[in-house]
Amino acid sequence: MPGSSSALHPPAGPPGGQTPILKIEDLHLRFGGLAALAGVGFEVAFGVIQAIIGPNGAGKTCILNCICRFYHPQRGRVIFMGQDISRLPTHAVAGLGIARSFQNIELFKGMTVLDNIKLGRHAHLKSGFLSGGLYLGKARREEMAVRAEIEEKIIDLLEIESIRKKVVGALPYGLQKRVELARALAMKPKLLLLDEPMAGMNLEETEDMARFILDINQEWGVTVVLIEHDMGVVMDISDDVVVLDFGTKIAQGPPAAVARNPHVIQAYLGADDAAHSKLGV
Ligand SMILES: Nc1ncnc2c1ncn2[C@@H]1O[C@H](COP(=O)(O)OP(=O)(O)OP(=O)(O)O)[C@@H](O)[C@H]1O
Repeated sequence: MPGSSSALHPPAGPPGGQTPILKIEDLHLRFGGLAALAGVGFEVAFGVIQAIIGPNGAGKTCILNCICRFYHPQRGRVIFMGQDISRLPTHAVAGLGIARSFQNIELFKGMTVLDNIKLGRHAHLKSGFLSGGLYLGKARREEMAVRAEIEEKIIDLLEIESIRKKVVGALPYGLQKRVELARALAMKPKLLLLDEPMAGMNLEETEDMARFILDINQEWGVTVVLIEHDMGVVMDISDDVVVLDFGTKIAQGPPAAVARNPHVIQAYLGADDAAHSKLGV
């Protein structure tokens, strides 16, 4: 929906100048003797799909957890739209417009698709939970507007109209992942953090998910940070790739350049034929 001025469609560009939407500065995160992050730093430009790749245990999810403030790094900063968010509580980070999905689905399995999506939207309602729960005045109008927004935009975009009243736990895995994405979108994010959104999906589900991520990015102007092991997807849809290994950044650049980088081939997959074919080089 290019050109729409809906609140669901934040501007793709920065508020002024070339400030990146996200700056990760010198993050250090230790668990006992293990250095999960050992001085990671990179920038994410407004409006891009930024991939983060690397072998198992490289520190990818730890970075998302530091951004969302689930983890508290011993050193370093996270700057979002020019603001240092390194000391904010988790809910305040969400309120600024950072939403995420998880490696393992984190939905309310006994609730319907629509109710799960609405829970994401509550972070942005101006009226409190109590009045909202009683459906009074302004709260009710807001709730109705929210419903219309959700139904017309998110459900439509993610093609989940036919399952909106279904209980989430009864849905196939691929659809649950889609609902999780819908709930994250309901927060009206400026920045969407996706942790392996294609994990466990078949080819068709993977292609659908890739298309949805592209639509969210290109039509709605949402900047996306994507952790993904499926190299085909990473090469196809990302604008820029950060490569981690042992908690440090070993490369960053356009997908094709990163895929040819000998350090990446060596460190990420091992310098064998399988690595070359997996990276498409
Ligand atoms: N809460 C924790 N307590 C202890 N160690 C942790 C914790 N969270 C992460 N780690 C460790 O930090 C390292 C980096 O973990 P992380 O989950 O960021 O890796 P990853 O790159 O996302 O890996 P994968 O691709 O397997 O998901 C791993 O060795 C992991 O075991």
